[in-house]
Amino acid sequence: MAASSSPPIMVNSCTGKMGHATAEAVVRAGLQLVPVSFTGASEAVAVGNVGVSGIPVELVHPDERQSAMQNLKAQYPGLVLIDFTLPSVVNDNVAFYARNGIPFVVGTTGGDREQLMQDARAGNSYAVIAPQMGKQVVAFQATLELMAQQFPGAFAGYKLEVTESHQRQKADTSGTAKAVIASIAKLGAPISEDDIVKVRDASTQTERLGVPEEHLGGHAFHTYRLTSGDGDVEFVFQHNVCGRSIYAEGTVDAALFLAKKVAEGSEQRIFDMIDVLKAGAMR
Ligand SMILES: NC(=O)C1=CN([C@@H]2O[C@H](COP(=O)(O)OP(=O)(O)OC[C@H]3O[C@@H](n4cnc5c(N)ncnc54)[C@H](O)[C@@H]3O)[C@@H](O)[C@H]2O)C=CC1
Ligand SMILES: O=C(O)C1=N[C@H](C(=O)O)C[C@H](O)C1
Repeated sequence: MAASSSPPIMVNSCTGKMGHATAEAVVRAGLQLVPVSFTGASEAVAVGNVGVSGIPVELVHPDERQSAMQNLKAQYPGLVLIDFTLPSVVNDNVAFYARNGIPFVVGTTGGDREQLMQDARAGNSYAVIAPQMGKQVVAFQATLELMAQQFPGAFAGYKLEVTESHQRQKADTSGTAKAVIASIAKLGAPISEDDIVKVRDASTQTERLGVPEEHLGGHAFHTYRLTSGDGDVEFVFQHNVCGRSIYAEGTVDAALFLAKKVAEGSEQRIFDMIDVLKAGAMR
């Protein structure tokens, strides 16, 4: 497989909030942004192309992506794909990337995650798949996971309450919160994903959670509260992010990391962001 330490990067979909922010980060990093983006059917028809930092990016309808992919493979050796789309299409996209044998980074959350991992592995693809790309949040996740490995059951008997707040349009429950509760379960305080409280209304966000008005359209506030059985001890872990640059920058790091793994012919092919962080590959 062709590979490069400075790979051409294609972002699907540049019409979305994260896709656009990531494409801008690719350009900011001085990397080659492929001026083509797979997008949803309605945007492809209605919009045609979208500007990213002055670069016109052609939008490709889902029905036309296979023929477009043939051309892209020939035109951009060492290509790395990035997916920030929707929970409803992420499984189909991953199966498509894997079938085409192109390394890919998936930041999209939701969908059938078991199936997604199965498809990625079956294609023998190189991929970074993670619900959270922000360096410091990934470090927090890694720390919790280490704590769980070192001190399993340390929070046995504690009650866990989790609240996540995001922009109104976010359909699914936070993928990050789902990953974090899996580590906390190993520490002895399990809850179900259905117990995660999702906040999407603006008044609760601004008045109760302190989300700045200007970030109602793009924020991710997470609080994990652990309380002892007798109520005497409380631990609160919180990460509150406004905007999207933290994820966009981390995603570029993931793409560069992946290109390096391809170039090395790494035996391990599927990675998460903790692997990227541990490799010292996050700026
Ligand atoms: N891993 C991370 O660090 C982060 C993950 N996310 C996740 O990224 C995803 C996208 O979030 P946003 O950009 O806010 O959503 P968005 O709604 O702004 O964008 C979604 C885009 O997907 C496109 N799309 C729909 N069908 C498609 C198809 N078949 N092929 C290609 N593109 C298609 C739409 O046209 C739209 O442009 C969500 O799952 C979100 O949870 C968001 C922020 C950080
Ligand atoms: O949709 C978002 O915005 C975010 N999605 C990711 C998630 O579901 O965990 C990461 C972050 O919370 C922002």
